[in-house]
Amino acid sequence: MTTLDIKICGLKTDEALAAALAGGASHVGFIFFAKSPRNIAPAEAGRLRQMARGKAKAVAVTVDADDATLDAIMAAIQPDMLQLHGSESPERVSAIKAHYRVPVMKALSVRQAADLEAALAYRGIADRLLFDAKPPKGADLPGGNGVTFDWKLLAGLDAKMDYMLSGGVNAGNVGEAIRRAKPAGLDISSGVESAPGIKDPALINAFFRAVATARETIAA
Ligand SMILES: O=C(O)c1ccccc1N[C@@H]1O[C@H](COP(=O)(O)O)[C@@H](O)[C@H]1O
Repeated sequence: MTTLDIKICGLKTDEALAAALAGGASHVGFIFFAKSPRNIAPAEAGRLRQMARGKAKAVAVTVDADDATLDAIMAAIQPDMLQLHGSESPERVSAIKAHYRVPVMKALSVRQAADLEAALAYRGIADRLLFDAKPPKGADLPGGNGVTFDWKLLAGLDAKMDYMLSGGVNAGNVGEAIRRAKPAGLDISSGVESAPGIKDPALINAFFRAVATARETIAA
């Protein structure tokens, strides 16, 4: 069986982080975006990050952050990866990577096949892509909206880069997500919450059980 990375994103509490680590998360994500119900102060993320050290990669999620913001985040949590979830250009991604010397995952939002063309511009620049659903009209957040896109769009993709899938993935649809999108990893936030920004350890546990079942079924 090939490996499948699982990132549980938008963590804010010890209990949720402990559930993500117990389930076997490969990545844990911290959101630095003021409008998000998952926003976390850099110092608090730094404390949680220490709990995860050696167990899962810590990912700092930013949205069109300026240099001063990135400096503060990098100093506080020393993430293993930066997730750029705004409209960062290939040049900006390249400059951030060169300056901070940390792997970068570039998020791209998808509604239709043409949206995937943007991926080509990041080849050889971003370390990984993250395909997320386009936010619904009027949404305040560029991600974390709990909405899916048509995963069949990814079936024929030859991005020549590995990618994670996010957007509305949960215990009920994770099998279909793996089968259709064939991602190197899954990135989940809303699907393991009882309310926006409130992670539920029981839903996190259920999600990992659903992933295991789906993978066994697919491998059989
Ligand atoms: O979750 C947020 O609040 C958020 C804010 C700003 C940028 C990205 C954000 N989340 C990312 O969205 C997906 C999770 O989506 P879903 O909730 O599972 O539908 C994941 O990549 C998060 O990093």
